[in-house]
Amino acid sequence: MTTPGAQPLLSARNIYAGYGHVRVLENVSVAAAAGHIVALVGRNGAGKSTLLRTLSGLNRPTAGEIVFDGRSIAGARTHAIVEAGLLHVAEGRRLFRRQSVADNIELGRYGLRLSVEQRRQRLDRIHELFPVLREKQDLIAGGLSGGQQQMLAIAQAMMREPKLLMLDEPSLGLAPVLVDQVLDAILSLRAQGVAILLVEQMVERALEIADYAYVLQNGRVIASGPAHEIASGDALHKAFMGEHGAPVGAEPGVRGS
Ligand SMILES: Nc1ncnc2c1ncn2[C@@H]1O[C@H](COP(=O)(O)OP(=O)(O)OP(=O)(O)O)[C@@H](O)[C@H]1O
Repeated sequence: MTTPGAQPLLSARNIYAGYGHVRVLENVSVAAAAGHIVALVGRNGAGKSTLLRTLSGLNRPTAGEIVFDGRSIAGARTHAIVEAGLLHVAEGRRLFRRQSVADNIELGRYGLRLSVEQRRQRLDRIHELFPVLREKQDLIAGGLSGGQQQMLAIAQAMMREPKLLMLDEPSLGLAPVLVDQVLDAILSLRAQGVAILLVEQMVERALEIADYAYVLQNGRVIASGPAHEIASGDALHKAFMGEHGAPVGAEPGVRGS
């Protein structure tokens, strides 16, 4: 399978995974290189979230190899994977809703020793990307809008300066203007050299900003390639067709607007 970049930061090969006796992923191979956005697209239930969960250690693969930054991480504990620099911002923005915005950001570095200077630099970078989080630092996280909560979830991950950030449906439930802001932030992270693995129901938007894409269907990768080629290829159409050949929705990517 073609992989983005000669020496990808992340390389997962021939992954099988599921829940109990239910197999979800079958022989899935994906890769992501530093400074690249890789989109995972496919219908609901195709296995995208399961793949992210498997890469971040929340699910154990039953077979396959995952190499991150030169180390095998298949079956490793989540905290070891986080420490290696692979961060997962799960769907649904798991924040400490009653804690302040500032505290939520601080909690992102839980267990990590940073000098005063390092901490300040990371906060500056976060606030540069999301100025609203500085303005609202004393408010409780639960009082933020959906888009601001998504920014806060990304900010939490940024406290650890991830090498690879996996984002599961960051646009879910956001108004279009906020989707733009979140996608812009993802582009800024890419510009800083972070690798991004992006699961996004707004497929067209995801493919616009992605460098490379994988199309999943029923737990398998049915196509992969440069995002602009995937955007205009047949596989995308096939992946979003219904059981009886009827398109699902008017077009891929209408959810979340
Ligand atoms: N905790 C679970 N236990 C059992 N089966 C699960 C569990 N989570 C997901 N599944 C099943 O695994 C399959 C893949 O789901 P997954 O959430 O990975 O797909 P997805 O492509 O991310 O879709 P969505 O956009 O709906 O989250 C589905 O058939 C789903 O029902």
